[in-house]
Amino acid sequence: MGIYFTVLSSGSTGNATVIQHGGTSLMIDAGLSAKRLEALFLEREISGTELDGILVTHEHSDHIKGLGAMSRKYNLPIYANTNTWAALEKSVGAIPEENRRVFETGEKHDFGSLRVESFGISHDAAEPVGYTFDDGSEKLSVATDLGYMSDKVRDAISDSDVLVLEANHDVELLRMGRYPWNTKRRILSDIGHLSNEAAGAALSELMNGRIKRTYLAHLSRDHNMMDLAKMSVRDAMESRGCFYRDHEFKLCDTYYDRPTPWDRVGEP
Ligand SMILES: O=c1ccn([C@@H]2O[C@H](COP(=O)(O)O)[C@@H](O)[C@H]2O)c(=O)[nH]1
Repeated sequence: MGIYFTVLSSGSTGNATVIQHGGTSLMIDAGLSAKRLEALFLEREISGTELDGILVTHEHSDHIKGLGAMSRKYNLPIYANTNTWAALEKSVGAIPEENRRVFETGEKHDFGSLRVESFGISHDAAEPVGYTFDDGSEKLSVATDLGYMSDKVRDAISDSDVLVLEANHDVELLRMGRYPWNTKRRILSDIGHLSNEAAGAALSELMNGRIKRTYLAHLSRDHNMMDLAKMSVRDAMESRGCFYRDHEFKLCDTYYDRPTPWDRVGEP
């Protein structure tokens, strides 16, 4: 059957990813306007009517901007944990009871034969999570907006075939950049965003022969560039003794303004 996914948009201007498995179709986050999400759907031949629900990672606006509108328009259940629900309530508008799905972080949910699990991440939100998608032979993990790679996150995602992993910034570019010091301090903190270097360090510990591709996600437009991110991540891996050949492992692009091609998790 296979797990297929496309990262529709990634970055602080809006995040959304669609995952399909057999007859199941799920979106993680809806951080752009409904109009923009529908335009991105068109580019990947996705219909809002075929979605089974929206999984929320956390309540920041770049993850929930179009959440209420998409849920109402397509009658979609919203899945979020208790504290995230409480935190997003005011921003999301009226959602009927049957579309309010509350889970506890770490609970498993089966959508057909696709198992979805959430895991806690460290970010300055109410109860932020990442997600894993596993059908017993293929596994995809999505981990963005994390201040650091905790042991729990590492354990949750280490047996994945494909990762969508944050590589937000180059630390020096951020330090020298235009953001106010408080914002820089937040981004660099344990409840901020993962740097290129930190993503590479994490990958060097995660590499176990199974992970075939990692999509570098949530790149800062002010303090990063895809080529720089790829180079820094690879350097960070190699400086920790983690070398790979291009046919064994690939770093892949995500974009803030266009979707990634559909990818099958089980593809070599
Ligand atoms: O003026 C700003 C710009 C950004 N932020 C927040 O910082 C992080 C990183 O943003 P990037 O766009 O990836 O550089 C993100 O959480 C933004 O929301 C900010 O607070 N103020």
